[in-house]
Amino acid sequence: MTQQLPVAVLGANGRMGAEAVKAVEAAPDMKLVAALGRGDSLDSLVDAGARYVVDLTVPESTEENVRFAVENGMHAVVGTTGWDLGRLESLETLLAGHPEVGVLIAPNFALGSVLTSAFAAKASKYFESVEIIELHHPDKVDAPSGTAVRTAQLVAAEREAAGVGPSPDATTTELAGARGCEVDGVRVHSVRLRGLVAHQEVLLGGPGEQLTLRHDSFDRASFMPGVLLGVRNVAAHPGLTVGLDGYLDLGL
Ligand SMILES: NC(=O)C1=CN([C@@H]2O[C@H](COP(=O)(O)OP(=O)(O)OC[C@H]3O[C@@H](n4cnc5c(N)ncnc54)[C@H](OP(=O)(O)O)[C@@H]3O)[C@@H](O)[C@H]2O)C=CC1
Ligand SMILES: O=C(O)C1=N[C@H](C(=O)O)C[C@H](O)C1
Repeated sequence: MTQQLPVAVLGANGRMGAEAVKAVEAAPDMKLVAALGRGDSLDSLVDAGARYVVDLTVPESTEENVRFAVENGMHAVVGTTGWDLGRLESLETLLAGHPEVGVLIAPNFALGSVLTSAFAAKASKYFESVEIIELHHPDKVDAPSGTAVRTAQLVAAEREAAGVGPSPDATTTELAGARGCEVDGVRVHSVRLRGLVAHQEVLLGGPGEQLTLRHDSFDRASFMPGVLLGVRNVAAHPGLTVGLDGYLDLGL
């Protein structure tokens, strides 16, 4: 048997981290060498011989964790939200000095969600209007979701390339927040509801018709094949990759 990949999970006591610990332990080609929670020293990653770091922490912690991994030659697979343009640019600068290291920032590890975002982007240039609704469990600390931000960015880029203008909207008066927030000109609405896990709808409207693309993660198990796929592929993709679609052949 080929050597097992030595993997560390950060945020191991969290909802996603606990699931990732189980997934890595169950993967025959991986060995869980560290499982860190808040307050644990990152130096223990070096002592444990980690070569792959899975970060599922919180937006305040993730940048420091990933910088530590890169500076120590470890590949990083990151599901944590909060990677805005400034953080991504600074990570790319760091990676330029560590050309052998790969980092995957994956706003969503669920294949169906990745496909939803890709399909929505492709479809969006054919419709006058597009808005996004993301729906999550009420323990989520960030809004809008990283997935919705990514979807909006992909939609906006596709529409701009096709010369499609903004979605029409005659609103002149509103209560604050009634029209959601705007990401690259695309409206995003956030719902927080007990019982939900992670869900997204992209609404595309044209004269007399609507196309709705919806994805539901009913269980965090939905994210684990993507986490493992990320670990297995990150070393072969040095530098920064944003989105699991960077490792897939979607052919879109
Ligand atoms: N890409 C994807 O597919 C998915 C991404 N996510 C994202 O992943 C992140 C985690 O989500 P979730 O598991 O629900 O959140 P949780 O709050 O359940 O878990 C986060 C965990 O990270 C811990 N933590 C905080 N800082 C550190 C640190 N420096 N080192 C180690 N552990 C730390 C927290 O500890 P404490 O409790 O003490 O603060 C907590 O246990 C979020 O940003 C979420 O949006 C979630 C689902 C899917
Ligand atoms: O916090 C969550 O739960 C999730 N976070 C990610 C996001 O913000 O998009 C991924 C998924 O939606 C679940």
